Amino acid sequence: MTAAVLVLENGQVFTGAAFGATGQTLGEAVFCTAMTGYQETLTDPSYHRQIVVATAPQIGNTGWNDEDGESREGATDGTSTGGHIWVAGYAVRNPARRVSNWRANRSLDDELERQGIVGIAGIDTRAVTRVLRDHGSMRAGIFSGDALAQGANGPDTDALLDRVRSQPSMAGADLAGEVSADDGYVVEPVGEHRHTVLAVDLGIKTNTPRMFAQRGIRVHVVPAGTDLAAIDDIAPDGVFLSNGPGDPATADRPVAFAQGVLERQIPLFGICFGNQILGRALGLGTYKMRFGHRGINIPVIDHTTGLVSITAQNHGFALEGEAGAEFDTPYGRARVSHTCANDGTVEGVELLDGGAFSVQYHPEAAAGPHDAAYLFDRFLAQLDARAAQKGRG
Ligand SMILES: NC(=O)CC[C@H](N)C(=O)O
Repeated sequence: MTAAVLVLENGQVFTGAAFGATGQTLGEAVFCTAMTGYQETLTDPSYHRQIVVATAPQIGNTGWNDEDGESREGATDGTSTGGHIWVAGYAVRNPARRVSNWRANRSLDDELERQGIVGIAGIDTRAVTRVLRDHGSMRAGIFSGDALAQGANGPDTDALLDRVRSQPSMAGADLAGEVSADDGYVVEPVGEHRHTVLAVDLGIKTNTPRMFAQRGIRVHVVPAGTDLAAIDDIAPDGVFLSNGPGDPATADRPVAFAQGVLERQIPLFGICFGNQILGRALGLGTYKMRFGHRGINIPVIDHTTGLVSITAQNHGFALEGEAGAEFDTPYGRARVSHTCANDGTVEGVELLDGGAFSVQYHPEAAAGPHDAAYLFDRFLAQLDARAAQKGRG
């Protein structure tokens, strides 16, 4: 067993065993309460630069398969499928000793190692979570092997703490460009082609274009820095703003893009980072949450219907606003359409005329509950309505 430590910015140190690759990794420590779906979590580009701490005590039971990755690239050696792992590090309590799933073709430990992802096992992740819950998500590092500098009396934690504190904070981090595809690509519709959507890849998850494609939508995925000229080139029927890592306060360029889309009255839909961008485009501010929402059973109230959906979430920032609050924007009247039933956080915004809407959670549900899948149908209905208005469809 190779020793490993998780060092938190506040000086707390948790000692366990190396898991996955050995070495050093730095990132923001965040906790995730999902009990399943670790492959989707680890490959979600929104987790870029974050060390994920799993509250579920046993992780790895279903191994690693070729299908469930949420990012397009494989491992850097080009041989892997199942998605590029974006998390900076992974902290678990009790890794499954044996993989048990018919789709698995390797273990989680092996895949972490193959992709060079430094992890730690054998620590009390619920104790870590209580620290993060009380003091907020914070900068952290995992160190093992040569990176675990040995002083006279064991690891030199002061030196490790210096490294942890030398990294930039997640507040103010502009990361979408680091995870976005370099070149655009097209995902073809399943069955008859009904509409074309331009999707801005700020860290898009694989399942999202798939959900559009299943509804007869051709998706032109374009890189994060794309400007409005793409609208003239592709002439999409609708625009989608994806999820993505980093601080939405830095996303001035996507916000200006969204405002251009709103001016052109093209139907607009956004998820997570995309919700923060639409909210900013409509004039709302954003803030960093204490510890965020990461899990797959977070209740959200829809203020149009009063219905509650159980949702998958992964965000550390949020829009400012109150449940149901209406406000004027240059694009028409808007409102806070959804809030979190646990703590009142804004979970969705919309233009009252239905032309643009977005949610902070993940209707693509990978992994997670399917309660919110109807939002893709709502966007499709918006595209149908706009096509009918234009005299076709
Ligand atoms: N999943 C996401 O799109 C996350 C959005 C943003 N980076 C946040 O942490 O709030």
